[in-house]
Amino acid sequence: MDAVENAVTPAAPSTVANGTSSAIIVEEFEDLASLVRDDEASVSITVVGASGDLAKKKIFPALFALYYEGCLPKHFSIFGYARSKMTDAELRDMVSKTLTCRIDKRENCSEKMEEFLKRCFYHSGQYDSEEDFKELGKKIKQHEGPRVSNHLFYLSIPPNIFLDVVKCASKSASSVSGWTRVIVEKPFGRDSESSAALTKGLKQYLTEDQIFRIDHYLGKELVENLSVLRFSNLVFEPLWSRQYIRNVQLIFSEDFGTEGRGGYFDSYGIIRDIMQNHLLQILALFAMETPISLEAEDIRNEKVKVLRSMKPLRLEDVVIGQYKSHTKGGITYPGYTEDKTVPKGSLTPTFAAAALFINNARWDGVPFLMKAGKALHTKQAEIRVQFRHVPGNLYKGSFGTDLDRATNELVIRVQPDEGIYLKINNKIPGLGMRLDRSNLNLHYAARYPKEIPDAYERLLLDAIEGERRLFIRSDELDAAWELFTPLLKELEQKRMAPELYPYGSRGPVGAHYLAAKYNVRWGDLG
Ligand SMILES: NC(=O)C1=CN([C@@H]2O[C@H](COP(=O)(O)OP(=O)(O)OC[C@H]3O[C@@H](n4cnc5c(N)ncnc54)[C@H](OP(=O)(O)O)[C@@H]3O)[C@@H](O)[C@H]2O)C=CC1
Ligand SMILES: O=C1O[C@H](COP(=O)(O)O)[C@@H](O)[C@H](O)[C@H]1O
Repeated sequence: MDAVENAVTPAAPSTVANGTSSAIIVEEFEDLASLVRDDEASVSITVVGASGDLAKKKIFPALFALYYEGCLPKHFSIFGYARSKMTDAELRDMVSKTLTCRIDKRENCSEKMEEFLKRCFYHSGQYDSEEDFKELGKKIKQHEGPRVSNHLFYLSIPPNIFLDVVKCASKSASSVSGWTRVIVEKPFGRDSESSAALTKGLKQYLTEDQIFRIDHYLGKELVENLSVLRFSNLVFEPLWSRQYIRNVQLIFSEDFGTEGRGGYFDSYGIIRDIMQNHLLQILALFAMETPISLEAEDIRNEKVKVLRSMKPLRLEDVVIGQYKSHTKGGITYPGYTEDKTVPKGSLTPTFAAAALFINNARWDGVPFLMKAGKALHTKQAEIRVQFRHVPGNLYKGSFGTDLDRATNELVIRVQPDEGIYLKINNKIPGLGMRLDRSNLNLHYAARYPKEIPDAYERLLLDAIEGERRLFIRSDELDAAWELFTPLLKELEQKRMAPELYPYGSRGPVGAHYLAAKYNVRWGDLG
């Protein structure tokens, strides 16, 4: 598909099959090759599903932020594509409502917004219509100019229509002079079989190198920082094992419900929506062996090894929940099944907690506790590392039997209010000898006043630049689904009823019993 690589090394002069003089062929190649040498290649970014939630909430704002920061190629154009009818002006108006400027804006932001919006266009079409995509391809071409043109398609649509779009886009709107790449959103199928079928289907039209499976948590600042924290600080790497760590907790919570996204969410549930991808990716990055280098394949090789050394989740190590209506402060919050986009009587879990184990020398026996939920008491994502007690602790008299008070805990707050803090014991200043708990604290907002880029900015830029480190490789995906598919099938076959929890609460009580089964107390409950 990448015509450019072929064009740059023109065939040796000879008479080609159709009798055309090879001199002409070489001349055409040289023209094209000269284009390649022009580092002003253009890129067109097509957001498929442009009328949807993710496009409005994340993708267009991230593209604007990249433009505002001067990170997009000089020659770029953005196209929205969906079934909804919209004019260019209506798309620009819709997008303008989602854009914000950096708090450290260096120049008049509204001018930059106007410039950006002028480069946004819309084409309405069906997702399975080659003709509609051909028309889109013509529109893209109108804005490319006489240069190498690269095409990026972002599939911001429900997974069940990925293949239709990839087939039509690759056949009717691919670049003929540059690369064509497709960003595919999680959850990449529903289980091992459908994920493998999806990858097989995509590869009818694309090579692996053209597929960018996005998990935007990999673009989060504190997730990217994980390997820096561990591998560039001597104080951490020696402790990163079962010898010193008694458990690791990966926690995701939101203080809102599905809010009209039931059409997607009810078919997937919280385990597919959050745990099998975001939290598992964090676990893999956290637990992996030291990669040979920071190159994409070396890192992804180590992540796959960790995933493959894990046992599939067992039903007895999982708790599921679903939020129910709750009235607080005179406000009644709806239950999950009261969302009009959710089928009545749905058993889809909006909460899950699970204990996972890594069968290797570094982590044997250490529980990795995950929990993820919607409509809880707070919105946060964090990693908690609870260390073992100090053997023969001279100060154990100061802590009593409270293991959590006697031990250190490293907390990586992915969001909100990014930060890293380490709970330590220290002497209270004064003439006595009294101990206290304090935090060694890296608070990003205090340390770095500059606004942190959104994960989607990082990932969109990497896809344009062809940097694959933060994208999911197909074997990683296969290993992730292998861990969760047996459990997901068992939950659905047995029609397991989720434990109901009040909207805005700390989730099902069952999650505490699961943690206690492994002598763990969730660190996020104060
Ligand atoms: N929203 C979020 O926060 C996140 C979403 N994702 C993923 O991103 C993708 C898009 O998510 P999101 O934007 O929330 O999805 P939406 O439900 O908003 O759908 C996006 C667009 O796709 C079209 N569409 C929706 N349902 C169907 C259908 N059944 N058949 C055909 N077209 C349909 C609609 O456009 P039209 O009718 O105009 O054609 C809609 O505007 C999904 O794969 C999701 O898993 C990933 C991370 C976060
Ligand atoms: O992938 C998803 O992520 C969002 C949460 O993303 P965040 O960056 O805001 O933490 C979640 O709301 C959504 O259900 C899920 O599909």
